[in-house]
Amino acid sequence: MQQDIPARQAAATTGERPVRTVRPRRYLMCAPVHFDVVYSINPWMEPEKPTDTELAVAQWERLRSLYLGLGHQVELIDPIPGLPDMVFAANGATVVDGKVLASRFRHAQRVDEGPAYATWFRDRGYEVFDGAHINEGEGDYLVTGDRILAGTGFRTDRRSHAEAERFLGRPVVTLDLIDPRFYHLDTALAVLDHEEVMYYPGAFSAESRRTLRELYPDAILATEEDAAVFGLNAVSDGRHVLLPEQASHLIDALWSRGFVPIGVDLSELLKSGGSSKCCTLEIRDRVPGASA
Ligand SMILES: CN(C)C(=N)NCCC[C@H](N)C(=O)O
Repeated sequence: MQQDIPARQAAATTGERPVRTVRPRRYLMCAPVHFDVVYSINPWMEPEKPTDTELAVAQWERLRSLYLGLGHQVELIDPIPGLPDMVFAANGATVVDGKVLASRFRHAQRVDEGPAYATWFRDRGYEVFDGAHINEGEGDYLVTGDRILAGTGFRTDRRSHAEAERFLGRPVVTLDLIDPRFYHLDTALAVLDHEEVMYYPGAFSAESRRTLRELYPDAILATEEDAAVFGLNAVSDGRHVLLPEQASHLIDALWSRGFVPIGVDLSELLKSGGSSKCCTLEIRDRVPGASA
């Protein structure tokens, strides 16, 4: 598969595919120096299986270097001992137009991460809102051009969706997740560009599948195999899409739409049920005089 990539890349630049442009991003990440799987709060986590923290750090460093190499900014939050899942920065908050919706975690093991991320933003002068209901940040809130797609069913409480809509000032579309393997929205759907997404239909209720078909009739549909290797836990900057290298069908589909997929290996973090997107919180600052 690796040898095919230059050929596909050449095809992508000469064919009828849309020209994709990068929008530089600012990300927040947390090094997995305390990473381990010592409890189980999703079907991927098996505490009896060994983990390799050094390898987790090396894989995470590679992801960070890729972002920097693509011209994005990466901020860091200090990892806290005793919070092994803190590497999954996407769960730490939701940031839209410089406003920060603080996360409130469902499981006791992760509860202290919410205030840690909120403090990082408060210390830097951001307006931070503590909602009354459970929400796991960008794990369940995915921001598109005009709206916010919001997952519920396993982690984020649907009552949080109304709070997010009020505080963040964008319409929120509720989507019901039904497969415990895809317990956060960002394991089942990825935003590729303003109004372009890819998703695995089997992760959603019939009604949510209808909603997605209406909103995104041209979406890339993932196979179960792609979803099962966390292919939808992807990060797009509008042109490059970072995703697990095993997601071969999605990689082909992305090339054919003019994107440049970049395969990453985060096998250690997958043992806790996370991949690229989980490690990456986008800081969407207010852009003066522009709609985001
Ligand atoms: C998509 N995102 C942000 C995630 N899926 N995050 C990974 C969380 C993993 C953690 N063990 C948990 O179960 O909460």
